[in-house]
Amino acid sequence: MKDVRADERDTTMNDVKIETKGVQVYYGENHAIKDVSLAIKDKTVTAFIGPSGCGKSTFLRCLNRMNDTIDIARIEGEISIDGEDIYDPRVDPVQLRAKVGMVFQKPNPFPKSIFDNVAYGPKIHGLASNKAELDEIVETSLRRAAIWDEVKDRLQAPGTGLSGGQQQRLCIARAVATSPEVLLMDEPCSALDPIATAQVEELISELRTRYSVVIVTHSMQQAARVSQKTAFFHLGDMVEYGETDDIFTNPQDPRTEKYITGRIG
Ligand SMILES: Nc1ncnc2c1ncn2[C@@H]1O[C@H](COP(=O)(O)OP(=O)(O)OP(=O)(O)O)[C@@H](O)[C@H]1O
Repeated sequence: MKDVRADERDTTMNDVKIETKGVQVYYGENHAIKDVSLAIKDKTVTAFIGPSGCGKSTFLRCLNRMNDTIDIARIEGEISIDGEDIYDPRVDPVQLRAKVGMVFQKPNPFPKSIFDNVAYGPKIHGLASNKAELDEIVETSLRRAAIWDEVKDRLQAPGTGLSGGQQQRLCIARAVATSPEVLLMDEPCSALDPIATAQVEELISELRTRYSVVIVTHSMQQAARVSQKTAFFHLGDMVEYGETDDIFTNPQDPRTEKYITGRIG
């Protein structure tokens, strides 16, 4: 019998979406990311794992220039999406962040209605020319984030009134609403209970059919469940990158092995 899970994990034919070459990040004197070159595939979930402080979030934030907002952060090297340099001075970071959406550790809906949380991005980016189009984008985004059925009868209620898991799915709907191509998720389940975590994990697997998804996680079980590719970081180095199954069953570097067997972390 065919191993369906292995089939699902096969990303060999997927295109490269994001390519990084020799990326270095410094916070003042602190060299937080050291010479990281990585090819992240389209329609694939890529997990970043590693001990606390190893640079996972820093590297993730380079992929949509969120580190631009940190005064002492300095970035060297190249990062391209679909072959285009995202650090080119002609690139507008606001437009870039619509294309490369982000979901954070703690759900952070705006203090607005459920509808307006999702409609905000399409409005500022001029993605809808009338109310019917906007309604359509909001509904599609909420459906893609697997929360439509729970909120369709209360779209004018405040987003902050939802449960934690619903809020996180609302934030995913908000990210999806600007038609991104990449979704970055920084420990998206760390504030959620096990049931909400399972729902978001299931959603991540669905999102993969449309987007390149990059997720930072502290949970190796989560990385094993949701991702096809895994990159292991340690003290600012990207030590190992490969198929998730290989990283967890046959790591090549002793540091990876120590981490996944619980001897460092
Ligand atoms: N805004 C910042 N200003 C200064 N230094 C920072 C900043 N953010 C991160 N750092 C430093 O960069 C290094 C990497 O941190 P980062 O948060 O990227 O690691 P991480 O692997 O995501 O950690 P964790 O798993 O604990 O979230 C650490 O030494 C950290 O102290």
